[in-house]
Amino acid sequence: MPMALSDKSKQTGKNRAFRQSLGHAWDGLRALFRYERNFRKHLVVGTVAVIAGAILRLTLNEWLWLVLAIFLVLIAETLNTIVEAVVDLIVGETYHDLAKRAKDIAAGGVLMAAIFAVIVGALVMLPALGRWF
Ligand SMILES: Nc1ncnc2c1ncn2[C@@H]1O[C@H](COP(=O)(O)OP(=O)(O)OP(=O)(O)O)[C@@H](O)[C@H]1O
Repeated sequence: MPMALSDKSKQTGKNRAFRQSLGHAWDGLRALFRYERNFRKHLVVGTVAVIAGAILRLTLNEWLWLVLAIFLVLIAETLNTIVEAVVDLIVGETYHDLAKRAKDIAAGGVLMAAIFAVIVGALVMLPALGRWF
């Protein structure tokens, strides 16, 4: 799976400036958005939750839980993508039991974060809906 957005930079050494580090981090976010369908899906669900939260006028405490849940899922998906890329880099198309274990565990991490997000979503949105009606 291609991860680099362009070949304009073939840097392999350390970043010399904070601005340079930030640029590469931004490239990483763009790559996530461009190549990872699941990341885009989580982003859409997170955006819908934020819009619903604004409509339902969540309290500060409710916002904190909701934002934590959204970022946890996005970060878990990011780690899953890293594991997939590194495993593919090492084994390529070859089947390997350890490759399967690493990828399945990474996917399990995303599932745990998603379950947490569903629980938080229910605990936050249901009382907020109750206040709305
Ligand atoms: N090299 C490999 N050796 C053994 N099993 C593998 C290998 N590559 C992938 N698999 C198995 O296939 C599953 C899917 O692979 P992979 O994660 O690369 O696909 P994907 O469609 O990009 O997944 P996701 O939907 O999580 O982004 C893995 O969870 C793992 O069980």
